[in-house]
Amino acid sequence: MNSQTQAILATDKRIDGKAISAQVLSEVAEQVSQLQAQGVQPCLAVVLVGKDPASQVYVKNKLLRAADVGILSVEHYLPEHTSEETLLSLIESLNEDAKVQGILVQLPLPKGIDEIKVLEAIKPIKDVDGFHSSNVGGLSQGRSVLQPCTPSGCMRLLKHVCSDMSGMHAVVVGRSNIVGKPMAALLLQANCTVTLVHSKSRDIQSLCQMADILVAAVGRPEMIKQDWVKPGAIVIDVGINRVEKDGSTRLVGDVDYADVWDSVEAITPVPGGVGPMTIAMLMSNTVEAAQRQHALVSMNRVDGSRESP
Ligand SMILES: Nc1nc(=O)c2c([nH]1)NC[C@@H]1CN(c3ccc(C(=O)N[C@@H](CCC(=O)O)C(=O)O)cc3)C=[N+]21
Repeated sequence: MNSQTQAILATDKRIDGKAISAQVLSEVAEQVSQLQAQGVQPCLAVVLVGKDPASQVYVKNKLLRAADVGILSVEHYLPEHTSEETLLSLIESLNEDAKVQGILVQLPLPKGIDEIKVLEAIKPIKDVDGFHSSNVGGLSQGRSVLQPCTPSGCMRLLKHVCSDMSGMHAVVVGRSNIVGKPMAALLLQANCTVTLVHSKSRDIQSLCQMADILVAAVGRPEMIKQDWVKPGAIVIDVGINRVEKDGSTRLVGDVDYADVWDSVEAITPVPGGVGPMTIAMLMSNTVEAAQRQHALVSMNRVDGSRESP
């Protein structure tokens, strides 16, 4: 941990996702320069189907961050009524394109397109979202694979306030494939005792009260209040909820930030917590994908030269 990080921690129990993501992005920029020096230009393909306004904002932010760190991006905007077949053939061509090392299909996809089928079509080594079953399986086995961006961003934030999570009780609220389940897998890998809480769980409040580390990823505005949180807990708020208040829209998490503030040891704000980390980890995954593909190509070259006369 460097002195800048320690300064962030010393001054505040607010875990500053913006500052920590900036640190990740500067590491990524360094790795990009190293790849460029080896003749590799990392490139991320972003596919957006339809005109969902929130998705458009997210995609724009991803492209901006990519440019910041020297990652090239190619955008593919497809109309709302694109057929599954058209989308699959675009993915096929991106799979075959050696200049593209990362493929991201923005979710959710319009109705009528089979999300799983689309995600499974992406080559696992280019799957910078970590959603392909081969990467999901690898994660649960503890193999070194591309990991989903939001959970790996949360782990990075946790490591800033807690270098050793071993034996801690982590409670994850929400069991989605993109956050809750992979988050539980990563916490387990970090030797936490993990409880995965969901809509059918009984007495969610008491389960939350047991948490040394509480991760909220349910999408219910300010659901978690002070009397849900054990004093001294570390709270990671993955929720991003737009709520109307006094005629304007505000962004709030799944945790009532002001209410729990006095009890917690550390907490991520919304905005400025997990959100910026998700994008930073996407850039980190793109570089990792590029490094892996470069290593594979170099290995094949070595093999090839052995076979040539
Ligand atoms: N294939 C795929 N991969 C994704 O990673 C993916 C996706 N689809 N679909 C949508 C969700 C959502 N997501 C966010 C990324 C950054 C912020 C972010 O930077 N949030 C800012 C606030 C931005 C705002 O004002 O809305 C913050 O929390 O500070 C939020 C949400 C990635 N997603």
